[in-house]
Amino acid sequence: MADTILSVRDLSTRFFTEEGQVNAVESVSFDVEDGEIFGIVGESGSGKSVTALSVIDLIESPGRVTQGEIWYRNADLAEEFRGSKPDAVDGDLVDIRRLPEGVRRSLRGPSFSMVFQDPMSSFNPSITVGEQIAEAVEVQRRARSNPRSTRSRTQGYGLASLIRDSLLPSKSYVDDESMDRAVELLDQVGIPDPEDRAEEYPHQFSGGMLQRAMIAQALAGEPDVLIADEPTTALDVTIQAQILNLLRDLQEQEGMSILMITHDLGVIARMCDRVGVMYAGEVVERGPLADIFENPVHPYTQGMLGSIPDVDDPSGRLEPISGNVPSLLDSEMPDACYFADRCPKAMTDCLTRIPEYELDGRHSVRCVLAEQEFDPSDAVDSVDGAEAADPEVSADD
Ligand SMILES: Nc1ncnc2c1ncn2[C@@H]1O[C@H](COP(=O)(O)OP(=O)(O)OP(=O)(O)O)[C@@H](O)[C@H]1O
Ligand code: NI
Repeated sequence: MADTILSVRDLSTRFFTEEGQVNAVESVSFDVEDGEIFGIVGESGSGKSVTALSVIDLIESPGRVTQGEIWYRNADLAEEFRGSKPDAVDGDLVDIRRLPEGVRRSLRGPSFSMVFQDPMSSFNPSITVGEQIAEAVEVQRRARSNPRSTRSRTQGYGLASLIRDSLLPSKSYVDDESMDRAVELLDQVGIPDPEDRAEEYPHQFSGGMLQRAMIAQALAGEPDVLIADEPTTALDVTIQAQILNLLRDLQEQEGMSILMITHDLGVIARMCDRVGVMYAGEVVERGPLADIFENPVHPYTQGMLGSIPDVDDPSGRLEPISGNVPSLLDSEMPDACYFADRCPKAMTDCLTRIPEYELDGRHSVRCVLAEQEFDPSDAVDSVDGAEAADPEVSADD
């Protein structure tokens, strides 16, 4: 079994707004294994992007990660902090939330990197694409040889709105070696004539080509985990497929892991090894792709899957399930299952907060149905019978 590169435990992120406290991410747990693509899927506003930004430590005021652990496997960091921060180290894993801010920041690039939906906003319009990628290469190289002197420059590296703030004036200062590496990266992401394209400006690139360039920039630090937040949503269908294939090829070549965030079940079906389904800030079900698609237990997952006729259709979008999208304002959140008022199977047991039930160590569900279907006393009988709901449950349908 593959090792875990990232293990998120009980992560909560809130926004303290004038309207009140927004519980955007609530006690979320999931693991990303070496070399896998882990998908997070859910409808708009379910907390997917906030989860990703929390992992990469980019939540800004009025938001804050309020709880949880983010264990990252890195033997060097573990060694460095084993003595001074024993609570933050467990074997080769470090809880990055407990590391000093400068260290957390220095992980952006060589440990975690991110690709967004909108490549145009990630590039400075007045600097050539090649130079911007070379800059990322250079920052990473310096960070590697002397972490402390370059921390401030790595801040905001490669990250949409933040990158503009950290960019230096639009004159060339990158060295030839970095530029060569940038051209190599452009080639690696399938940009034809990379040497010429490197000298062009972002507006000279098509959306798909610019998305490739953003991926090249994200690869500059050779990250362990690439976080891709709706990387193809803004692109037309043919280009979407090309970018997804590229991501998968790169994942295999580089042996990196990908955290894929999308509301598109077609993308999940096509790309992911395992998946977490988010609803109202919680992961309501997670497990291997086949378990989730063929044996979903949570009625939200079932409804979501029922809403697309063909999971092989890459254009399959999440259809809204009837009922209201829940408010995430703390004062309006019920002391009950957040899905209960939209759930076709709701019952009295749902009027309490629901824990995560582990079904078989791989598949977990935040739903009381899981408890009933997987009662330990008859677990053996019901393992392959998740469809065969408890009679009392079906009577409530
Ligand atoms: N800066 C902010 N201030 C207040 N609330 C925020 C802020 N950023 C996000 N939220 C809230 O957090 C919740 C989750 O947002 P998030 O962007 O993670 O959703 P998402 O699942 O990525 O949706 P989408 O598919 O639309 O991108 C939303 O209800 C949103 O209103
Ligand atoms: Ni999002």
